[in-house]
Amino acid sequence: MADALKIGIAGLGTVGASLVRIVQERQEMLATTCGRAIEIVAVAARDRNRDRGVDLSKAAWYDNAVALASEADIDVFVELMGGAGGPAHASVKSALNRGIHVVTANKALLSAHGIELAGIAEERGALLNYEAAVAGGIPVIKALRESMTGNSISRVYGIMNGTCNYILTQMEKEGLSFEDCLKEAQRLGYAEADPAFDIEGNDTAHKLSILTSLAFGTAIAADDIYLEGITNISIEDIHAAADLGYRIKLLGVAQRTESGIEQRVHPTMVPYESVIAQVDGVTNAVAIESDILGELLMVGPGAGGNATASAVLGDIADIAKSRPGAQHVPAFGRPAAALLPYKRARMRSHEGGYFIRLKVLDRTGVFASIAAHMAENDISLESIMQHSKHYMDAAEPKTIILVTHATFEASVREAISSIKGEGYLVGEPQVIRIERPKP
Ligand SMILES: NC(=O)C1=CN([C@@H]2O[C@H](COP(=O)(O)OP(=O)(O)OC[C@H]3O[C@@H](n4cnc5c(N)ncnc54)[C@H](O)[C@@H]3O)[C@@H](O)[C@H]2O)C=CC1
Ligand SMILES: N[C@@H](CC=O)C(=O)O
Ligand code: NA
Repeated sequence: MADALKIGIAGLGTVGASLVRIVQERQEMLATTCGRAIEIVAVAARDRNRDRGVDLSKAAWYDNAVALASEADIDVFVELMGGAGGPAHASVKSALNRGIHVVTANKALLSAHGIELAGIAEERGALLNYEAAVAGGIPVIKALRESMTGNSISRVYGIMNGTCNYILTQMEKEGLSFEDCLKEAQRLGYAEADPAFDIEGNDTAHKLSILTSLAFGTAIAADDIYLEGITNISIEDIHAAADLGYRIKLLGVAQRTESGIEQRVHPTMVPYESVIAQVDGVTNAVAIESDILGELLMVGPGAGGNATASAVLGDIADIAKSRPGAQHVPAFGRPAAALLPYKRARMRSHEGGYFIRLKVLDRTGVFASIAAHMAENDISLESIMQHSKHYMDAAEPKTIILVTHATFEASVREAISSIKGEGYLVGEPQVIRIERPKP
């Protein structure tokens, strides 16, 4: 049997501790499948005395992750600390510069520095593997980077944040508050160290930027993503969506359009009968539409210690099985220098259906005025209805809900701006985009 693969792990939180436990519990199975043992020879974490329920007595302890990456006698550096810059960036860079393979679950890091790191990995003949960084345990990186080579991809989209999907599901099905659902997602180990990254949509944007690069062969363009999180979604929206035959999901969508590539992250209404609408809790789903394969839909655990560690372990096993000196798959599917410039399609030219909820003063002519502003902007309505608990009370604002046929984002913004100018609107309108999967 070949020499053991020596790994050093930086970060022993939810994912790191799960990984150590699994590697230790499955030593024999891993040695047989990989053809060599996998040994954890070094670890770096902040608190040496914390009980993580794993045996770390045989691993060298480093207080500094960068020191581990730059000095330890290891074959693979596993980065599980998190953060786009700081020690995560410095340690990964340092390991790659030494020609040491890297496995990371850190999408924030890759979204910010992925191309730079991929370039170093190529130069130094090292692998940069990151399956866990997008949609947790779902093998979407492998699918795009390897299995779908040769396909021309037109759209990739999905539910990529377990925390948000868990919150939206629990709010709808258990009637719990947003705050309580978020606390539970944190307790279960799904949320980021700063959960604002989850609920504001940044985490989905990080993941989407990686998928866009893999799908379209373009440089990562994380700053060009239209971004809306779920903090603005109320239980009233969830119920109104259900009444209309939709469910609300936080989707990341990247698609080729005539003017460029559209990247957007926002709460989205999806038809109740679609597969994606039925994806609940921490489960993620990623759909890839391409010319040769057609539509591929992958559904599975998107966050949590075990699901994530499973993907990290798969990446480590790939390295254990790789032949020394063999040509490696480039981190983003093609050499970093061959990635194309990203051409952004502007959000104003996005075309799709819209759900619009307006609170209005109960005045004569309001209904007609709203319909007129929609018509002026060439927006064709699928439905318009009034919702109110207070039909008999003229002093109470009324809720009007519109669902449009496919139209342009610019038209919707224009119509809403005109409606705002009429003086009968109460508060801000709620606008939720509708996504209809290919029939
Ligand atoms: N928890 C999940 O479900 C998933 C997490 N990820 C990613 O995996 C990575 C780790 O996530 P979790 O384990 O959930 O986070 P965590 O917060 O539970 O663990 C991170 C650990 O790294 C340690 N750490 C931070 N800075 C350090 C430093 N400079 N030196 C040594 N240790 C340091 C922290 O003390 C903490 O124990 C993150 O990049 C996260 O985005 C990816 C997919 C799913
Ligand atoms: N916080 C993330 C963890 C996995 O990437 C999520 O909730 O999906
Ligand atoms: Na994955």
